[in-house]
Amino acid sequence: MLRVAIIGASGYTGGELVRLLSTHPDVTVTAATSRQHEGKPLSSIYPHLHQRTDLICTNPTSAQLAELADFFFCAVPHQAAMALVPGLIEAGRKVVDLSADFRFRDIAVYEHWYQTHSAPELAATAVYGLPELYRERIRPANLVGNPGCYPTGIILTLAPLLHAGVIDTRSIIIDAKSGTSGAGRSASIATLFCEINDGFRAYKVAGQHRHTPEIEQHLSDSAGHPVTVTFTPHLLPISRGILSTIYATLTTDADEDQLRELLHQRYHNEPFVRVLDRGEQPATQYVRGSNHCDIALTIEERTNRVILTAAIDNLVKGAAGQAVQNMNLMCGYDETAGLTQVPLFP
Ligand SMILES: NC(=O)C1=CN([C@@H]2O[C@H](COP(=O)(O)OP(=O)(O)OC[C@H]3O[C@@H](n4cnc5c(N)ncnc54)[C@H](OP(=O)(O)O)[C@@H]3O)[C@@H](O)[C@H]2O)C=CC1
Ligand SMILES: CC(=O)N[C@@H](CCC(=O)OP(=O)(O)O)C(=O)O
Repeated sequence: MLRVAIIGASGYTGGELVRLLSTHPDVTVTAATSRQHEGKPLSSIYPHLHQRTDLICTNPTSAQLAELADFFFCAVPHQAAMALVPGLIEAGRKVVDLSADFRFRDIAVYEHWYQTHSAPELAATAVYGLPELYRERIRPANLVGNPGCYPTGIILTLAPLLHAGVIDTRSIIIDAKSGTSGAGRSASIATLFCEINDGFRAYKVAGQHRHTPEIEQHLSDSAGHPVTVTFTPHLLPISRGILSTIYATLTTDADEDQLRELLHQRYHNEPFVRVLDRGEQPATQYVRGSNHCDIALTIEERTNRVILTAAIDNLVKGAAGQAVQNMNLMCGYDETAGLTQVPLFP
């Protein structure tokens, strides 16, 4: 059994990693770290894990950390991750980092949007952990930067169309709506019940969200030339899930079935991407708790636009599930191990 540690186990993605890994046949979680909850059973922080884990939270020093496991999930905020990960890689461990610290090939882009990077050389060697696009790079990697939650569904949806050159790359508008768990478990006024419940709003409008450069980097790779997008995130009064609605002008005479066939061809062998039939629409409640990304494509003939919709669970395909999928690839396990949950509905 592979010994696995979760750094930041008391956070939402850390808790979700423990839930998913509790059904994984090839791994045993040997350590769960939290500074605030040191000494407490993880199941006292997450009662849904009662009798599913007997892990006690620890707060190891950096020097102790590498000895706790062979494989590490780092589920701590940006900046904290870049201080922890280099020591693990130097000690010969494999790491999936869930923060943005190891997502960017171009450190100048990271430093423009986030902060100075303390391990730029290592970041330049990390592989972006979107398996459906970069599977063969992920397999041999020691360090994978797990994608952001919004970029996951958006890149999966647009990449095949950009690769095929069927949309005007200057026309892409992305309207994405996320559940509140996307903001993490730390207390803040912005995520109080009264701030979120029974309401709906956009935030970081007009290219201010830090997922914009992440989305553009991978859409540009798919298109073969630089792509810029208008990306507007919204906050939904639900716990988990992201629905992205994407608009683009068509540059082809292909009809809706032919364009949908592009998605089918790209994803028919993918265990977690479901391309929906004509007339069907994805919904956050149809992917909840699962590692699926559901995608629908519709043409609006009046405006010559394609309208794409994509749903994921931000904590699973948008974070912990994708991280486990990456671990499976890095360790040679069945890619779906620990990830076969049927979505929880209603
Ligand atoms: N929530 C989501 O949907 C997604 C989150 N992510 C990313 O995943 C990471 C974790 O997110 P999430 O679980 O939501 O965050 P939470 O805020 O819920 O949890 C953060 C965890 O990190 C620990 N932590 C915080 N600061 C530090 C530090 N300086 N050093 C060590 N540990 C620290 C916290 O525990 P303690 O303070 O007790 O040490 C806690 O366990 C973040 O980088 C986030 O951006 C990525 C995709 C989606
Ligand atoms: C609803 C909400 O607040 N979502 C978070 C994104 C969560 C995520 O993917 O995180 P990182 O890229 O920061 O790792 C946000 O908009 O910042």
